[in-house]
Amino acid sequence: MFEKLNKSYGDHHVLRDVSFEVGPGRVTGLLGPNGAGKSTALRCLLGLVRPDSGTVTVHGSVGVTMDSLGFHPNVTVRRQLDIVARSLGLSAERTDEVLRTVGLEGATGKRVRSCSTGMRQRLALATALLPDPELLVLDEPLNGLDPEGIHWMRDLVGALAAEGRTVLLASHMLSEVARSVDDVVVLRGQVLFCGSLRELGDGDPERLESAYLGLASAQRS
Ligand SMILES: Nc1ncnc2c1ncn2[C@@H]1O[C@H](COP(=O)(O)OP(=O)(O)OP(=O)(O)O)[C@@H](O)[C@H]1O
Repeated sequence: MFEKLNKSYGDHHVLRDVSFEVGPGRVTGLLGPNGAGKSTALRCLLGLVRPDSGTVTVHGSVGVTMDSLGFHPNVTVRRQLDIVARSLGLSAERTDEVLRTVGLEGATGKRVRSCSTGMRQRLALATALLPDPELLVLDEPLNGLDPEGIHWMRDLVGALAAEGRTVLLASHMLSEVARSVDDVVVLRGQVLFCGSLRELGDGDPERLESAYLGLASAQRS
């Protein structure tokens, strides 16, 4: 899917020959410290940034949650979704469906500005789910969620993958997403690891975080 992607901003080479593939029915974690190039890679995937070289191939429709794709603070949850649904040529019933999927059916009249972080994460996911996408791209989906919200998001992401969707989830914290992902891509400018979560840390769950941190910091020296 990502093939030999290169991207520089001035003389800062942000992505170097980045190649990896994400598969249907699986949750893949795109992991790396701040500034590793995760958002840049996702932006290339979404066509928001043009790579200097390399390609990203996507089969089917894409749903995305990203911080920068902000909501209008003064509209209600329902209206926000209706606006996006209409722009995609979807019916109001589809808005009802995604509201139920993310558990926001009781908050439809709430204005976005008064939504909690957790509600915003749910709203972002609902927006991403509107077109019933085959590929779901989630940028830091657990940010700001309380333990209950993290648990809920994990279950939902797993269920969406079990339906045969491809889920690509970017995070800088392996410990946060370790229980949500099947596969892991560790990025720090270049791909440092690509494989199943089980393979990271030689299959020892206790070693996951140290293996990840070791990879990420080794690149610095
Ligand atoms: N439009 C831009 N112009 C110049 N530099 C940029 C631009 N976008 C990103 N960068 C730089 O590219 C590098 C990678 O940024 P990117 O946002 O892709 O990292 P990230 O892994 O998503 O980090 P974070 O976890 O902090 O969001 C950073 O050094 C950033 O400052």
